Amino acid sequence: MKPLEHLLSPIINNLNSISTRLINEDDKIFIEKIKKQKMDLLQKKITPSQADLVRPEIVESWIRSSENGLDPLVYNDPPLMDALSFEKRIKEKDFFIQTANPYIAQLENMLSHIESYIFLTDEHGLILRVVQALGKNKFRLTPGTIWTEKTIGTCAHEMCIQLKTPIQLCGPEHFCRIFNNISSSSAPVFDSNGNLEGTLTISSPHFDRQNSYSLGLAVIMAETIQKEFQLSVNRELFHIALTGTEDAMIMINKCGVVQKANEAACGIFKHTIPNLVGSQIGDIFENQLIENSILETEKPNLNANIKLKKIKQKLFSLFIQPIKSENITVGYLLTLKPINQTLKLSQSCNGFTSRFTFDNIVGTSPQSVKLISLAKRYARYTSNVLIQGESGTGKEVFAQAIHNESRPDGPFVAVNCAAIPKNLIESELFGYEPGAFTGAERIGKPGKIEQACDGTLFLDEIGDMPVELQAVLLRVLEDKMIMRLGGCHYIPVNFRLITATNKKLLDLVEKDLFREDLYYRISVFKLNIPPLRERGSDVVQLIDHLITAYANAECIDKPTLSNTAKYILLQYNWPGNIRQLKNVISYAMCMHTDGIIYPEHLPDEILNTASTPVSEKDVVEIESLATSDVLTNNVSVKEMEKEVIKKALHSSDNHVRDAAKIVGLSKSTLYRKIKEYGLDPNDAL
Ligand SMILES: Nc1ncnc2c1ncn2[C@@H]1O[C@H](COP(=O)(O)OP(=O)(O)OP(=O)(O)O)[C@@H](O)[C@H]1O
Repeated sequence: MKPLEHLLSPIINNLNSISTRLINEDDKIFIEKIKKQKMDLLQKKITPSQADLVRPEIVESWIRSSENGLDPLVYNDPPLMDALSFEKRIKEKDFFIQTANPYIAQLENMLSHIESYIFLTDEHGLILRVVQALGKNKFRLTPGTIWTEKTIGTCAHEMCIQLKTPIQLCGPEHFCRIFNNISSSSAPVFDSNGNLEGTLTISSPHFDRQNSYSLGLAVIMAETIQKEFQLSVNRELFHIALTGTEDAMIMINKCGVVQKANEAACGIFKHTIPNLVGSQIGDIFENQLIENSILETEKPNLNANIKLKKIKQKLFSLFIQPIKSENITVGYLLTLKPINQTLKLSQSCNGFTSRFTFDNIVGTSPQSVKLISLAKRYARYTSNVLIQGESGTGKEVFAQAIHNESRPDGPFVAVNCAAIPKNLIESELFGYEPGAFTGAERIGKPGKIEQACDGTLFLDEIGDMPVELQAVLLRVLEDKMIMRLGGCHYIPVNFRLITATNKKLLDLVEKDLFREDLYYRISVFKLNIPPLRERGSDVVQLIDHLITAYANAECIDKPTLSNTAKYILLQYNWPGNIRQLKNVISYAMCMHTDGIIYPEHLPDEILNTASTPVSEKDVVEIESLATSDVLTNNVSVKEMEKEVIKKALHSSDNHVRDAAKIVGLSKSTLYRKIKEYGLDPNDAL
């Protein structure tokens, strides 16, 4: 806030007769000087710097008021907002008005012996509420009036809005001559984010009736309204937050005594701590460390998984938010969420959501249809599923689809056994108690198995699980209990296990690298995902799906895939399966320029192995042969190749050399393929 000297009107500062409240001759001369400066400035265009008796911001406001077409000698009532808009505005400002009302009433009482107005405006200068302590309202100072620099010229609350600071204006400092005797003191009211909510003004029709105390009074009252307003908003928000959530929320003071608790919190403790409010934090948590860390540190968001006293077997996540008043911590808000709820939240934040369902698995080849139907059947049961298949074939996609079909409300916790260093797998899976090993977090950590509670634990690359750990996993599957590292009690767990591998697990069993008993435990249901090259028309569908998805994600037009490029993609044998296809399409989407993907837009690894056509003429031939008809029908790559060769033979009158050129194969390869596809060799010779 600016120094008082700057906020107070110089007229008040100069008032010689303040004690008698009467203006003497010297004062009048001073006031006349200000009037003259204003008129000189506005009429004779004397530079503002010469108007040195008045604060520069006010001089600037005079100039703007004049530029707005206002005449200081002419008073027109400021306009009224139309009734409908005003009603809407009053509703929006209801909270502010209601908060200010009792303080305005207090002011009215205090000033009852002095002729004065007390009014409240919004942050744009709209009059919201007016109270007149004594006398007659000579101007249109009524609720709904738009009283701004544009409509009435320089005035105290408008300066207060612009400068965002309290201010006092006296007599001729106002723009309009009609206010030459008036004095006003305005103070701003801000919300808790520092945004201006409105202003409070005390105005008097005689400026000798105001003095520095008027500004002080306006400031104190506005600040009191502001504090109350911010508190009320926070109380309201807090009330909404407390009642409108399923999370248990508990407010404690600095000494750890519960001050407030919402219904969800009372519900959790209703049998164990019936009078939650007033109880000590130590009555709530099992872990002394939690209690200490809440009271010792002032850090927000300690995210710990904790057990509550006397609440059997249920784990909760605890979030702590310090409640501060003027930067001093006065208490804490504790939010408790059941552990699986937190997991879902953290998984969605981390992007680990299980987004695949059976509906968005692409592929209608007979192989895929059979696979999906089998997986759907497995989803109805709870037995463990082992998914086998080459890398990138979609094992995790199927695991997610099974999870979403069978346990959609539970978490899907994926662990890649090959990606975690061997010495960390155990703590990752089983969690640990505080201080279990060097580097362990102070409050311990639940493992992935615990986190998969009521959901699915997906152990990818299970073939890479260290043999010692396999024994522990087997015991967990049998007992459905785990013990954290460094812990001494068992925690019951309930999850469905889906495992995946691209290794032949039985081979590992034979080599003693995988426990036979575990193999039979995890493979009650088996799903073998064939490689992409054996999935016929899936390739065509996946290409189209991936191009569309990429175009949508990048907000670009979907390009066409030239038939030659399509032919090359269909011929390829995809050792990296769908993951590789996805990368190839991403590359092509980036390389193409004019809305068509040609072979040159495919990566070298694909082009080097493809039998690309030799000349431009041949490209045209292939383009016409490999018609989209053939490509979009549900045929496998081999069937399509057979079709293309047949057509090439036909169009070259069964000349193998010409047909080989058309399809871009060597003569000997074409002979071999003619044989392989059972085409009549005589036709070819
Ligand atoms: N049927 C499908 N429809 C759409 N996208 C798929 C399909 N199958 C796999 N994908 C995509 O292919 C990629 C590889 O799939 P996923 O990770 O499930 O394979 P994986 O067999 O588990 O691989 P890895 O053995 O390397 O873990 C993913 O980006 C996935 O989205």
